[in-house]
Amino acid sequence: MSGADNSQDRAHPREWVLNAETEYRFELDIGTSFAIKLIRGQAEIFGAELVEGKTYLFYEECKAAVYTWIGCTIEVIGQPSTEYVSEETPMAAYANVHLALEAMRVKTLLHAQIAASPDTASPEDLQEDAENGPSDSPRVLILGPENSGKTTLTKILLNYATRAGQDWCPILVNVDPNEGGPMLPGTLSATPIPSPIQTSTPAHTLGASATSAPTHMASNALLPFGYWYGHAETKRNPLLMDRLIRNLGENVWDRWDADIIGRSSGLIVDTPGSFAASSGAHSDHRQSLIKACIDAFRINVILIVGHEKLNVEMQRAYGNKLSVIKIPKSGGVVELDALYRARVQKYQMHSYMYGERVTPPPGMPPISSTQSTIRYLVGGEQSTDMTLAPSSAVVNFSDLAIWRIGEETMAPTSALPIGATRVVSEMQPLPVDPAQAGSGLYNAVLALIAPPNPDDTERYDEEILDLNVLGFIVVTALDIPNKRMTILSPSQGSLSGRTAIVGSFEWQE
Ligand SMILES: Nc1ncnc2c1ncn2[C@@H]1O[C@H](COP(=O)(O)OP(=O)(O)OP(=O)(O)O)[C@@H](O)[C@H]1O
Repeated sequence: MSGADNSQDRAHPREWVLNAETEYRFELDIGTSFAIKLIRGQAEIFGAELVEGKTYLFYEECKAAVYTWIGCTIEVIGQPSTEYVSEETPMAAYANVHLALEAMRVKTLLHAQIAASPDTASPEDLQEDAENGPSDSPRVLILGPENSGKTTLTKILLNYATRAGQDWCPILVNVDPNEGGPMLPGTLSATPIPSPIQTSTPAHTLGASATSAPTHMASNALLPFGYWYGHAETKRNPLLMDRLIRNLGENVWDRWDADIIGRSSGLIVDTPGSFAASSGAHSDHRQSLIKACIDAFRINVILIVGHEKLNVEMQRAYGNKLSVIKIPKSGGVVELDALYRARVQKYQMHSYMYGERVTPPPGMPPISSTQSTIRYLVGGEQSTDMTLAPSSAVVNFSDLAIWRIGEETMAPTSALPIGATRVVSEMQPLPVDPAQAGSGLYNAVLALIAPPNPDDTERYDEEILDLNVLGFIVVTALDIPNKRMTILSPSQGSLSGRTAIVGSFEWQE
Protein backbone atom coordinates (compact mmCIF):
# COMPACT_ATOMS: atom_id res chain seq x y z
CA MET A 1 0.00 0.00 0.00
CA SER A 2 1.29 3.45 -0.68
CA GLY A 3 -0.25 6.69 0.42
CA ALA A 4 -0.50 9.97 -1.37
CA ASP A 5 1.88 12.87 -0.93
CA ASN A 6 0.10 15.41 1.30
CA SER A 7 1.93 18.38 -0.09
CA GLN A 8 0.73 17.60 -3.60
CA ASP A 9 -1.77 19.92 -5.25
CA ARG A 10 -5.20 18.48 -4.38
CA ALA A 11 -6.62 19.51 -7.74
CA HIS A 12 -4.40 16.88 -9.33
CA PRO A 13 -5.24 13.19 -9.36
CA ARG A 14 -3.48 11.15 -6.67
CA GLU A 15 -2.94 7.42 -6.69
CA TRP A 16 -3.40 4.94 -3.87
CA VAL A 17 -2.09 1.41 -4.21
CA LEU A 18 -4.06 -0.97 -2.00
CA ASN A 19 -2.88 -4.42 -0.94
CA ALA A 20 -5.24 -7.37 -1.00
CA GLU A 21 -7.91 -7.31 1.74
CA THR A 22 -7.40 -3.69 2.72
CA GLU A 23 -9.64 -0.65 2.38
CA TYR A 24 -9.22 3.03 1.64
CA ARG A 25 -11.58 5.02 3.89
CA PHE A 26 -12.64 8.59 3.31
CA GLU A 27 -14.94 11.20 4.83
CA LEU A 28 -16.08 14.37 3.07
CA ASP A 29 -16.67 17.81 4.53
CA ILE A 30 -19.81 19.88 4.00
CA GLY A 31 -19.98 21.32 0.48
CA THR A 32 -17.14 19.25 -0.98
CA SER A 33 -17.14 16.53 -3.60
CA PHE A 34 -14.67 13.81 -4.43
CA ALA A 35 -13.92 11.48 -7.34
CA ILE A 36 -12.51 7.95 -7.46
CA LYS A 37 -11.40 5.94 -10.50
CA LEU A 38 -10.26 2.33 -10.45
CA ILE A 39 -7.03 2.20 -12.45
CA ARG A 40 -6.29 -1.50 -12.15
CA GLY A 41 -7.23 -4.52 -10.06
CA GLN A 42 -10.52 -5.21 -8.34
CA ALA A 43 -12.33 -2.89 -5.92
CA GLU A 44 -15.77 -2.45 -4.44
CA ILE A 45 -17.62 0.08 -2.33
CA PHE A 46 -19.84 -1.59 0.28
CA GLY A 47 -20.16 -4.63 -1.97
CA ALA A 48 -20.79 -2.81 -5.28
CA GLU A 49 -17.93 -3.37 -7.73
CA LEU A 50 -16.18 -0.43 -9.35
CA VAL A 51 -15.78 -0.63 -13.10
CA GLU A 52 -12.19 -0.11 -14.22
CA GLY A 53 -11.62 3.28 -15.86
CA LYS A 54 -14.94 4.82 -14.78
CA THR A 55 -15.02 7.86 -12.52
CA TYR A 56 -17.36 7.84 -9.53
CA LEU A 57 -18.45 11.02 -7.74
CA PHE A 58 -19.15 11.36 -4.00
CA TYR A 59 -20.72 14.34 -2.25
CA GLU A 60 -22.94 15.63 0.59
CA GLU A 61 -20.57 14.55 3.39
CA CYS A 62 -20.37 10.98 2.10
CA LYS A 63 -18.33 8.59 4.26
CA ALA A 64 -17.32 5.34 2.63
CA ALA A 65 -14.53 2.88 1.87
CA VAL A 66 -13.05 1.25 -1.23
CA TYR A 67 -12.32 -2.37 -0.36
CA THR A 68 -10.24 -4.76 -2.45
CA TRP A 69 -10.05 -8.54 -2.19
CA ILE A 70 -7.03 -8.94 -4.49
CA GLY A 71 -5.36 -5.52 -4.49
CA CYS A 72 -5.86 -2.50 -6.73
CA THR A 73 -4.74 0.98 -7.70
CA ILE A 74 -7.22 3.83 -7.47
CA GLU A 75 -6.96 7.43 -8.55
CA VAL A 76 -8.66 10.09 -6.44
CA ILE A 77 -9.40 13.76 -7.09
CA GLY A 78 -10.44 16.14 -4.32
CA GLN A 79 -9.72 16.56 -0.66
CA PRO A 80 -11.57 14.44 1.91
CA SER A 81 -11.42 15.66 5.52
CA THR A 82 -10.17 12.20 6.49
CA GLU A 83 -8.54 9.52 4.35
CA TYR A 84 -6.50 6.48 5.33
CA VAL A 85 -5.96 2.84 4.49
CA SER A 86 -6.91 0.13 6.95
CA GLU A 87 -5.66 -3.43 6.93
CA GLU A 88 -8.16 -4.51 9.56
CA THR A 89 -11.65 -4.99 8.21
CA PRO A 90 -14.47 -7.41 9.01
CA MET A 91 -15.02 -8.14 5.30
CA ALA A 92 -13.91 -11.79 5.55
CA ALA A 93 -16.54 -12.36 8.26
CA TYR A 94 -19.18 -10.54 6.18
CA ALA A 95 -18.27 -12.64 3.12
CA ASN A 96 -18.68 -15.82 5.18
CA VAL A 97 -22.14 -14.70 6.24
CA HIS A 98 -22.93 -14.03 2.58
CA LEU A 99 -21.79 -17.53 1.60
CA ALA A 100 -24.04 -19.08 4.24
CA LEU A 101 -27.02 -17.00 3.06
CA GLU A 102 -26.21 -17.88 -0.54
CA ALA A 103 -26.30 -21.61 0.26
CA MET A 104 -29.77 -21.12 1.79
CA ARG A 105 -30.98 -19.34 -1.37
CA VAL A 106 -29.67 -22.03 -3.73
CA LYS A 107 -31.20 -24.81 -1.65
CA THR A 108 -34.57 -23.04 -1.42
CA LEU A 109 -34.71 -22.39 -5.15
CA LEU A 110 -33.86 -25.98 -6.02
CA HIS A 111 -36.51 -27.24 -3.64
CA ALA A 112 -39.15 -24.81 -4.98
CA GLN A 113 -38.37 -25.70 -8.59
CA ILE A 114 -38.66 -29.41 -7.91
CA ALA A 115 -41.89 -28.88 -6.00
CA ALA A 116 -43.29 -26.84 -8.91
CA SER A 117 -42.45 -29.42 -11.60
CA PRO A 118 -41.29 -32.73 -10.08
CA ASP A 119 -41.60 -34.55 -13.43
CA THR A 120 -38.92 -32.52 -15.15
CA ALA A 121 -36.35 -32.61 -12.32
CA SER A 122 -33.18 -34.57 -13.03
CA PRO A 123 -32.29 -37.56 -10.79
CA GLU A 124 -29.26 -35.59 -9.53
CA ASP A 125 -31.48 -32.66 -8.52
CA LEU A 126 -33.93 -34.97 -6.79
CA GLN A 127 -31.12 -36.65 -4.89
CA GLU A 128 -29.52 -33.33 -3.95
CA ASP A 129 -32.87 -32.02 -2.78
CA ALA A 130 -33.49 -35.12 -0.67
CA GLU A 131 -30.02 -34.84 0.91
CA ASN A 132 -30.44 -31.13 1.57
CA GLY A 133 -33.15 -31.56 4.16
CA PRO A 134 -35.57 -28.73 4.90
CA SER A 135 -34.90 -25.56 2.96
CA ASP A 136 -35.64 -21.98 3.84
CA SER A 137 -34.65 -18.73 2.21
CA PRO A 138 -32.57 -16.30 4.29
CA ARG A 139 -34.70 -13.78 6.15
CA VAL A 140 -32.20 -11.76 8.13
CA LEU A 141 -32.71 -9.21 10.90
CA ILE A 142 -29.72 -6.95 11.53
CA LEU A 143 -29.49 -5.55 15.04
CA GLY A 144 -26.88 -3.35 16.70
CA PRO A 145 -26.43 -0.06 18.50
CA GLU A 146 -26.33 3.32 16.77
CA ASN A 147 -23.31 3.73 14.50
CA SER A 148 -22.40 0.07 14.46
CA GLY A 149 -22.58 -0.23 10.67
CA LYS A 150 -25.97 -1.98 10.35
CA THR A 151 -27.01 -0.12 7.22
CA THR A 152 -23.60 -0.69 5.66
CA LEU A 153 -23.74 -4.42 6.42
CA THR A 154 -27.28 -4.56 4.99
CA LYS A 155 -26.00 -2.98 1.80
CA ILE A 156 -22.95 -5.25 1.54
CA LEU A 157 -25.05 -8.41 1.95
CA LEU A 158 -27.67 -7.22 -0.56
CA ASN A 159 -24.99 -6.21 -3.04
CA TYR A 160 -23.18 -9.55 -2.75
CA ALA A 161 -26.48 -11.37 -3.34
CA THR A 162 -27.18 -9.41 -6.52
CA ARG A 163 -23.67 -10.13 -7.78
CA ALA A 164 -23.96 -13.89 -7.29
CA GLY A 165 -25.02 -14.39 -10.92
CA GLN A 166 -28.30 -16.14 -10.04
CA ASP A 167 -30.65 -13.21 -10.77
CA TRP A 168 -31.48 -12.96 -7.08
CA CYS A 169 -33.68 -10.05 -6.15
CA PRO A 170 -33.54 -9.87 -2.33
CA ILE A 171 -35.86 -7.49 -0.53
CA LEU A 172 -34.39 -4.67 1.50
CA VAL A 173 -36.68 -3.99 4.42
CA ASN A 174 -36.08 -0.71 6.18
CA VAL A 175 -37.70 -0.24 9.57
CA ASP A 176 -35.39 2.63 10.59
CA PRO A 177 -37.60 5.71 10.26
CA ASN A 178 -34.62 7.94 10.93
CA GLU A 179 -33.18 6.94 7.55
CA GLY A 180 -36.19 5.89 5.45
CA GLY A 181 -34.22 3.52 3.18
CA PRO A 182 -34.75 4.37 -0.49
CA MET A 183 -37.74 6.57 0.45
CA LEU A 184 -37.84 9.63 2.72
CA PRO A 185 -37.16 9.54 6.47
CA GLY A 186 -40.31 8.62 8.36
CA THR A 187 -41.15 5.78 5.99
CA LEU A 188 -40.93 2.05 6.63
CA SER A 189 -40.43 0.21 3.36
CA ALA A 190 -39.76 -3.00 1.49
CA THR A 191 -37.78 -2.74 -1.74
CA PRO A 192 -36.70 -5.47 -4.18
CA ILE A 193 -33.02 -4.99 -5.01
CA PRO A 194 -32.23 -6.33 -8.50
CA SER A 195 -28.72 -4.87 -8.89
CA PRO A 196 -25.98 -3.51 -6.59
CA ILE A 197 -26.79 -0.32 -4.68
CA GLN A 198 -24.18 2.31 -5.46
CA THR A 199 -22.73 4.69 -2.92
CA SER A 200 -22.38 8.39 -3.74
CA THR A 201 -24.29 10.44 -1.17
CA PRO A 202 -25.89 9.82 2.23
CA ALA A 203 -29.09 11.20 0.64
CA HIS A 204 -29.36 7.81 -1.09
CA THR A 205 -27.48 5.43 1.20
CA LEU A 206 -29.83 2.61 0.28
CA GLY A 207 -30.50 3.68 -3.30
CA ALA A 208 -33.01 6.09 -4.78
CA SER A 209 -36.63 5.35 -5.49
CA ALA A 210 -38.14 5.82 -8.94
CA THR A 211 -40.48 8.48 -7.53
CA SER A 212 -37.62 10.72 -6.50
CA ALA A 213 -34.78 9.84 -8.83
CA PRO A 214 -33.99 12.18 -11.64
CA THR A 215 -34.79 10.55 -14.96
CA HIS A 216 -31.14 9.96 -15.77
CA MET A 217 -30.97 7.52 -12.88
CA ALA A 218 -34.02 5.59 -14.03
CA SER A 219 -31.96 2.54 -14.90
CA ASN A 220 -31.06 1.98 -11.26
CA ALA A 221 -34.14 3.53 -9.66
CA LEU A 222 -35.84 1.28 -7.15
CA LEU A 223 -39.52 0.55 -6.64
CA PRO A 224 -40.08 0.61 -2.89
CA PHE A 225 -43.37 -0.15 -1.18
CA GLY A 226 -43.76 1.77 2.05
CA TYR A 227 -45.92 3.08 4.85
CA TRP A 228 -45.62 6.48 6.44
CA TYR A 229 -44.76 6.43 10.12
CA GLY A 230 -44.00 10.12 10.02
CA HIS A 231 -41.45 10.48 12.84
CA ALA A 232 -37.72 9.88 13.21
CA GLU A 233 -37.90 8.20 16.61
CA THR A 234 -39.39 4.77 17.19
CA LYS A 235 -40.40 5.68 20.75
CA ARG A 236 -42.78 8.36 19.48
CA ASN A 237 -45.44 5.83 18.47
CA PRO A 238 -44.31 2.20 18.93
CA LEU A 239 -47.84 0.88 18.43
CA LEU A 240 -47.98 2.44 14.99
CA MET A 241 -44.48 1.11 14.21
CA ASP A 242 -45.67 -2.36 15.20
CA ARG A 243 -48.71 -2.17 12.93
CA LEU A 244 -46.76 -0.86 9.94
CA ILE A 245 -44.07 -3.54 10.36
CA ARG A 246 -46.77 -6.22 10.30
CA ASN A 247 -48.41 -4.59 7.26
CA LEU A 248 -45.06 -4.62 5.45
CA GLY A 249 -44.55 -8.29 6.30
CA GLU A 250 -47.93 -9.18 4.80
CA ASN A 251 -47.08 -7.25 1.69
CA VAL A 252 -43.76 -9.05 1.28
CA TRP A 253 -45.32 -12.49 1.67
CA ASP A 254 -48.13 -11.63 -0.78
CA ARG A 255 -45.54 -10.47 -3.26
CA TRP A 256 -43.60 -13.73 -2.92
CA ASP A 257 -46.67 -15.90 -3.47
CA ALA A 258 -45.97 -16.42 -7.15
CA ASP A 259 -42.32 -15.42 -7.24
CA ILE A 260 -39.98 -18.33 -6.62
CA ILE A 261 -36.77 -16.39 -7.33
CA GLY A 262 -37.83 -13.50 -5.11
CA ARG A 263 -38.82 -15.82 -2.28
CA SER A 264 -35.57 -17.78 -2.55
CA SER A 265 -33.57 -14.54 -2.56
CA GLY A 266 -34.94 -13.71 0.89
CA LEU A 267 -34.82 -10.39 2.68
CA ILE A 268 -32.62 -8.30 4.94
CA VAL A 269 -34.11 -6.01 7.57
CA ASP A 270 -32.16 -2.89 8.56
CA THR A 271 -33.22 -1.66 12.01
CA PRO A 272 -32.68 1.53 14.02
CA GLY A 273 -30.13 1.67 16.85
CA SER A 274 -33.04 2.10 19.30
CA PHE A 275 -33.87 -1.61 18.83
CA ALA A 276 -30.58 -2.36 20.61
CA ALA A 277 -30.74 0.28 23.35
CA SER A 278 -31.28 -1.64 26.57
CA SER A 279 -31.63 1.43 28.76
CA GLY A 280 -33.81 4.50 28.69
CA ALA A 281 -37.43 5.22 29.39
CA HIS A 282 -38.81 3.55 26.29
CA SER A 283 -36.53 0.54 26.04
CA ASP A 284 -39.38 -1.90 26.71
CA HIS A 285 -40.87 -1.06 23.32
CA ARG A 286 -37.85 -2.35 21.48
CA GLN A 287 -38.54 -5.94 22.56
CA SER A 288 -41.99 -5.82 21.06
CA LEU A 289 -40.73 -4.18 17.89
CA ILE A 290 -38.00 -6.83 17.46
CA LYS A 291 -40.70 -9.45 17.97
CA ALA A 292 -42.93 -7.70 15.41
CA CYS A 293 -40.10 -7.94 12.85
CA ILE A 294 -39.40 -11.59 13.64
CA ASP A 295 -43.08 -12.49 13.25
CA ALA A 296 -43.87 -10.31 10.24
CA PHE A 297 -40.89 -11.34 8.13
CA ARG A 298 -40.56 -14.86 9.58
CA ILE A 299 -36.95 -14.09 10.43
CA ASN A 300 -34.64 -17.12 10.56
CA VAL A 301 -31.27 -15.37 11.03
CA ILE A 302 -30.45 -12.55 13.45
CA LEU A 303 -27.12 -10.81 12.94
CA ILE A 304 -25.88 -8.81 15.91
CA VAL A 305 -23.26 -6.25 14.97
CA GLY A 306 -20.62 -5.97 17.68
CA HIS A 307 -22.77 -5.96 20.84
CA GLU A 308 -22.11 -8.74 23.36
CA LYS A 309 -25.01 -8.00 25.70
CA LEU A 310 -27.57 -7.87 22.92
CA ASN A 311 -26.15 -11.08 21.51
CA VAL A 312 -26.67 -12.86 24.84
CA GLU A 313 -30.16 -11.39 25.16
CA MET A 314 -31.19 -12.50 21.67
CA GLN A 315 -29.59 -15.94 22.13
CA ARG A 316 -31.71 -16.42 25.25
CA ALA A 317 -34.90 -15.15 23.65
CA TYR A 318 -34.64 -16.71 20.19
CA GLY A 319 -31.55 -18.97 20.08
CA ASN A 320 -33.61 -22.16 20.17
CA LYS A 321 -35.81 -21.11 17.22
CA LEU A 322 -33.47 -19.35 14.83
CA SER A 323 -29.80 -18.60 14.20
CA VAL A 324 -28.41 -15.74 16.25
CA ILE A 325 -24.95 -14.78 15.02
CA LYS A 326 -22.66 -12.11 16.41
CA ILE A 327 -20.47 -10.44 13.84
CA PRO A 328 -17.74 -7.83 14.21
CA LYS A 329 -18.24 -4.10 13.79
CA SER A 330 -16.01 -2.37 11.27
CA GLY A 331 -13.43 0.05 12.64
CA GLY A 332 -14.32 2.29 9.70
CA VAL A 333 -17.85 3.08 10.87
CA VAL A 334 -18.12 6.78 11.57
CA GLU A 335 -19.92 8.12 14.66
CA LEU A 336 -22.71 10.25 13.22
CA ASP A 337 -24.03 12.95 15.52
CA ALA A 338 -27.52 14.46 15.65
CA LEU A 339 -26.52 17.49 13.60
CA TYR A 340 -25.10 15.32 10.81
CA ARG A 341 -28.25 13.19 10.80
CA ALA A 342 -30.41 16.33 10.55
CA ARG A 343 -28.33 17.53 7.58
CA VAL A 344 -28.68 14.15 5.88
CA GLN A 345 -32.46 14.29 6.29
CA LYS A 346 -32.38 17.70 4.65
CA TYR A 347 -30.27 16.33 1.76
CA GLN A 348 -32.79 13.50 1.36
CA MET A 349 -35.78 15.83 1.16
CA HIS A 350 -34.06 18.28 -1.16
CA SER A 351 -32.87 15.52 -3.42
CA TYR A 352 -36.45 14.17 -3.55
CA MET A 353 -37.81 17.54 -4.68
CA TYR A 354 -34.96 19.07 -6.66
CA GLY A 355 -32.77 16.16 -7.73
CA GLU A 356 -29.08 16.76 -7.33
CA ARG A 357 -26.64 19.33 -8.58
CA VAL A 358 -23.11 18.17 -7.92
CA THR A 359 -20.13 20.40 -8.35
CA PRO A 360 -17.27 18.09 -9.25
CA PRO A 361 -13.99 18.53 -7.37
CA PRO A 362 -11.60 21.11 -8.84
CA GLY A 363 -9.41 19.54 -11.49
CA MET A 364 -11.88 16.87 -12.53
CA PRO A 365 -12.15 16.61 -16.28
CA PRO A 366 -15.64 15.98 -17.69
CA ILE A 367 -16.17 12.62 -19.38
CA SER A 368 -17.56 14.52 -22.34
CA SER A 369 -19.03 17.93 -22.74
CA THR A 370 -21.29 19.72 -25.12
CA GLN A 371 -22.36 23.33 -24.98
CA SER A 372 -25.09 22.70 -22.45
CA THR A 373 -24.20 19.52 -20.64
CA ILE A 374 -21.26 18.10 -18.78
CA ARG A 375 -21.31 14.39 -18.15
CA TYR A 376 -20.01 12.60 -15.10
CA LEU A 377 -20.78 9.38 -13.34
CA VAL A 378 -22.82 9.41 -10.19
CA GLY A 379 -23.18 6.03 -8.57
CA GLY A 380 -21.81 4.50 -11.74
CA GLU A 381 -24.56 6.02 -13.91
CA GLN A 382 -23.69 8.50 -16.59
CA SER A 383 -25.68 11.66 -16.14
CA THR A 384 -26.57 14.63 -18.29
CA ASP A 385 -28.97 16.45 -16.01
CA MET A 386 -29.37 15.73 -12.35
CA THR A 387 -31.90 18.36 -11.41
CA LEU A 388 -35.67 18.10 -11.15
CA ALA A 389 -38.18 20.89 -11.56
CA PRO A 390 -40.68 20.52 -8.73
CA SER A 391 -44.08 22.13 -9.06
CA SER A 392 -45.32 24.70 -6.58
CA ALA A 393 -49.09 24.86 -6.81
CA VAL A 394 -51.81 26.68 -4.89
CA VAL A 395 -54.67 24.37 -3.93
CA ASN A 396 -57.90 24.75 -1.96
CA PHE A 397 -57.96 23.38 1.57
CA SER A 398 -60.82 21.13 0.47
CA ASP A 399 -58.76 19.54 -2.32
CA LEU A 400 -56.68 17.44 0.05
CA ALA A 401 -57.88 15.22 2.88
CA ILE A 402 -55.13 15.50 5.50
CA TRP A 403 -54.80 13.17 8.47
CA ARG A 404 -52.58 12.93 11.50
CA ILE A 405 -52.18 9.64 13.37
CA GLY A 406 -52.73 9.49 17.10
CA GLU A 407 -52.29 13.05 18.12
CA GLU A 408 -54.80 15.58 19.17
CA THR A 409 -55.96 18.15 16.72
CA MET A 410 -55.81 21.64 17.97
CA ALA A 411 -59.56 21.90 18.67
CA PRO A 412 -60.18 24.12 21.68
CA THR A 413 -61.20 22.29 24.84
CA SER A 414 -64.47 24.23 24.76
CA ALA A 415 -65.36 22.35 21.56
CA LEU A 416 -65.32 19.01 23.40
CA PRO A 417 -68.57 17.60 24.79
CA ILE A 418 -69.14 18.38 28.48
CA GLY A 419 -67.27 15.91 30.64
CA ALA A 420 -65.25 14.53 27.74
CA THR A 421 -61.53 14.10 28.18
CA ARG A 422 -58.98 14.47 25.45
CA VAL A 423 -58.08 10.85 25.06
CA VAL A 424 -56.91 9.98 21.61
CA SER A 425 -55.54 6.54 20.92
CA GLU A 426 -52.06 6.33 19.41
CA MET A 427 -53.56 4.64 16.38
CA GLN A 428 -56.47 6.91 15.73
CA PRO A 429 -56.41 8.80 12.43
CA LEU A 430 -57.60 12.35 13.01
CA PRO A 431 -58.57 14.77 10.25
CA VAL A 432 -56.44 17.92 10.21
CA ASP A 433 -58.14 21.20 9.40
CA PRO A 434 -55.64 23.53 7.70
CA ALA A 435 -57.85 26.49 8.59
CA GLN A 436 -57.22 25.97 12.27
CA ALA A 437 -54.41 28.03 13.74
CA GLY A 438 -51.68 25.69 14.94
CA SER A 439 -52.63 22.90 12.54
CA GLY A 440 -48.91 22.13 12.32
CA LEU A 441 -49.08 22.04 8.53
CA TYR A 442 -46.89 25.01 7.70
CA ASN A 443 -43.60 23.67 6.31
CA ALA A 444 -44.66 20.11 7.11
CA VAL A 445 -43.70 17.12 4.98
CA LEU A 446 -46.80 15.09 4.07
CA ALA A 447 -47.01 11.61 2.61
CA LEU A 448 -49.54 11.16 -0.18
CA ILE A 449 -51.13 7.79 0.31
CA ALA A 450 -53.15 5.38 -1.79
CA PRO A 451 -56.85 6.29 -2.07
CA PRO A 452 -59.15 4.89 0.62
CA ASN A 453 -61.65 2.28 -0.50
CA PRO A 454 -64.37 3.97 -2.61
CA ASP A 455 -66.90 1.50 -1.23
CA ASP A 456 -68.04 2.91 2.13
CA THR A 457 -69.14 -0.50 3.37
CA GLU A 458 -65.55 -1.76 3.00
CA ARG A 459 -64.05 1.08 4.99
CA TYR A 460 -62.97 0.86 8.62
CA ASP A 461 -61.79 3.31 11.30
CA GLU A 462 -58.06 2.76 10.95
CA GLU A 463 -57.97 2.24 7.18
CA ILE A 464 -55.65 5.24 6.77
CA LEU A 465 -52.93 3.34 8.66
CA ASP A 466 -52.97 0.53 6.12
CA LEU A 467 -52.65 2.63 2.96
CA ASN A 468 -49.22 2.74 1.33
CA VAL A 469 -47.22 5.82 0.39
CA LEU A 470 -47.35 7.09 -3.21
CA GLY A 471 -45.17 10.18 -2.81
CA PHE A 472 -44.42 13.21 -0.67
CA ILE A 473 -45.40 16.89 -0.69
CA VAL A 474 -44.59 19.94 1.44
CA VAL A 475 -46.96 22.72 2.55
CA THR A 476 -44.92 25.86 1.95
CA ALA A 477 -47.62 28.48 2.62
CA LEU A 478 -51.07 28.68 4.22
CA ASP A 479 -53.57 31.38 3.26
CA ILE A 480 -56.23 30.89 5.93
CA PRO A 481 -58.55 33.79 4.92
CA ASN A 482 -58.83 32.39 1.38
CA LYS A 483 -58.66 28.74 2.47
CA ARG A 484 -55.78 27.97 0.15
CA MET A 485 -52.30 26.54 0.58
CA THR A 486 -49.16 26.29 -1.51
CA ILE A 487 -47.84 22.79 -2.08
CA LEU A 488 -44.37 21.83 -3.27
CA SER A 489 -44.40 18.52 -5.13
CA PRO A 490 -41.85 16.77 -7.37
CA SER A 491 -44.48 16.27 -10.08
CA GLN A 492 -47.21 18.31 -11.73
CA GLY A 493 -50.10 15.89 -11.00
CA SER A 494 -53.37 17.22 -9.59
CA LEU A 495 -53.80 16.92 -5.83
CA SER A 496 -57.56 17.19 -5.95
CA GLY A 497 -59.26 14.38 -4.05
CA ARG A 498 -55.97 12.98 -2.73
CA THR A 499 -55.32 11.79 0.81
CA ALA A 500 -52.22 12.74 2.82
CA ILE A 501 -50.80 12.11 6.29
CA VAL A 502 -48.75 14.63 8.22
CA GLY A 503 -46.04 13.55 10.68
CA SER A 504 -43.39 15.53 12.50
CA PHE A 505 -40.87 16.17 9.70
CA GLU A 506 -40.32 19.77 8.69
CA TRP A 507 -39.09 21.02 5.36
CA GLN A 508 -35.93 23.14 5.53
CA GLU A 509 -34.84 25.38 2.69
N1 LIG B 1 -15.62 0.75 6.49
C1 LIG B 1 -16.08 2.00 6.46
N2 LIG B 1 -15.29 3.01 6.08
C2 LIG B 1 -15.73 4.29 6.07
N3 LIG B 1 -16.97 4.65 6.45
C3 LIG B 1 -17.80 3.69 6.85
C4 LIG B 1 -17.40 2.32 6.88
N4 LIG B 1 -18.46 1.58 7.33
C5 LIG B 1 -19.47 2.46 7.55
N5 LIG B 1 -19.08 3.71 7.26
C6 LIG B 1 -19.87 4.94 7.41
O1 LIG B 1 -20.19 5.10 8.79
C7 LIG B 1 -21.48 5.73 8.92
C8 LIG B 1 -22.36 4.91 9.85
O2 LIG B 1 -22.56 3.63 9.30
P1 LIG B 1 -24.00 2.97 9.20
O3 LIG B 1 -25.00 3.97 8.72
O4 LIG B 1 -23.86 1.72 8.43
O5 LIG B 1 -24.28 2.65 10.73
P2 LIG B 1 -25.66 2.27 11.39
O6 LIG B 1 -25.36 1.37 12.53
O7 LIG B 1 -26.61 1.77 10.37
O8 LIG B 1 -26.16 3.67 11.89
P3 LIG B 1 -27.54 4.07 12.61
O9 LIG B 1 -27.14 4.52 13.96
O10 LIG B 1 -28.06 5.19 11.76
O11 LIG B 1 -28.45 2.91 12.62
C9 LIG B 1 -22.03 5.85 7.50
O12 LIG B 1 -21.77 7.15 7.05
C10 LIG B 1 -21.21 4.84 6.70
O13 LIG B 1 -21.12 5.20 5.34
